[in-house]
Amino acid sequence: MTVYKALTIAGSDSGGGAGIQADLKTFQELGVFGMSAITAVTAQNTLGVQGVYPLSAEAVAAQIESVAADLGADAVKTGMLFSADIIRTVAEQVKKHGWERLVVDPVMIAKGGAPLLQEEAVAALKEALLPLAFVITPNIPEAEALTGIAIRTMDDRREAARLLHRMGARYVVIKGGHDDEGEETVDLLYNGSEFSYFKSKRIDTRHTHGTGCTFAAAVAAELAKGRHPVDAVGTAKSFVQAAISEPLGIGQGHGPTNHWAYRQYGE
Ligand SMILES: Nc1ncnc2c1ncn2[C@@H]1O[C@H](COP(=O)(O)OP(=O)(O)O)[C@@H](O)[C@H]1O
Ligand SMILES: Cc1ncc(COP(=O)(O)OP(=O)(O)O)c(N)n1
Repeated sequence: MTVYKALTIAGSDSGGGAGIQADLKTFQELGVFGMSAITAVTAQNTLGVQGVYPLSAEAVAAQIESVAADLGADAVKTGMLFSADIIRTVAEQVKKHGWERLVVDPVMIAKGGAPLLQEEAVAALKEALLPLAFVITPNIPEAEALTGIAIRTMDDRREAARLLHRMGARYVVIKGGHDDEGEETVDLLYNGSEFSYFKSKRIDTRHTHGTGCTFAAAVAAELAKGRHPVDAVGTAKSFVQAAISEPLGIGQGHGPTNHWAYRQYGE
């Protein structure tokens, strides 16, 4: 039996809806062995982020080294990286281990508004990590912060995707969850020459905590199996749609998505 392996380098969400916890659940659901390097511990629940406790860059590097030295990874995903120091360390590690199937989810701010990336770290993200990304998966505010383009229309999104590709990402996905116009959510994918659009019915719910992490983790899981990025994004969109469609109804605020819905109910 071939065992496909994916490594997530991200923050811990004590509430279990986002971060490392969402990534590992998604890997497992998609039949991929999940491994983790934790960058920061957050005290978090469906009501918000109550505390952020970053690890040292050295502790992050040590976790990645341990995984690389023994298990290896078929794909790697980054989420909350918090500081420029951690970003540079992760970039060095990715280069050192020759990891090409890298999904960069440029996590900046949690839905409730808590900062998960220091402002001065955005430059490091652009310089050190973005050029190593096989797939980058910003939401609209993150694409705006990375490119400086104000995104109001699909044309703006295409312009931002072209710029992110020129900055070094091989495949650019700009997710559409924050564009609340219309009946559909549309995720845009750019491969450097063509655009593809992944659409699904917009679900009217506040239970979307962790959708971005779940989406990027599903892309990484599919890449770990050797799938083409276009197919990986298609599966990720279906996985997230199922996860939002069958809410668990737990917590008092923005509840988590249902990570087992795709397996249980399909698309
Ligand atoms: N209300 C919704 N209904 C259906 N899909 C959604 C909804 N909100 C977000 N999504 C999907 O969830 C994924 C994450 O989107 P987005 O909200 O833009 O990112 P983030 O969680 O990083 O802010 C995307 O695939 C997007 O299309
Ligand atoms: C530890 C941690 N990492 C990432 C996030 C952001 O996750 P995301 O999927 O973008 O979901 P929301 O926070 O926007 O609901 C997080 N909250 N915590």
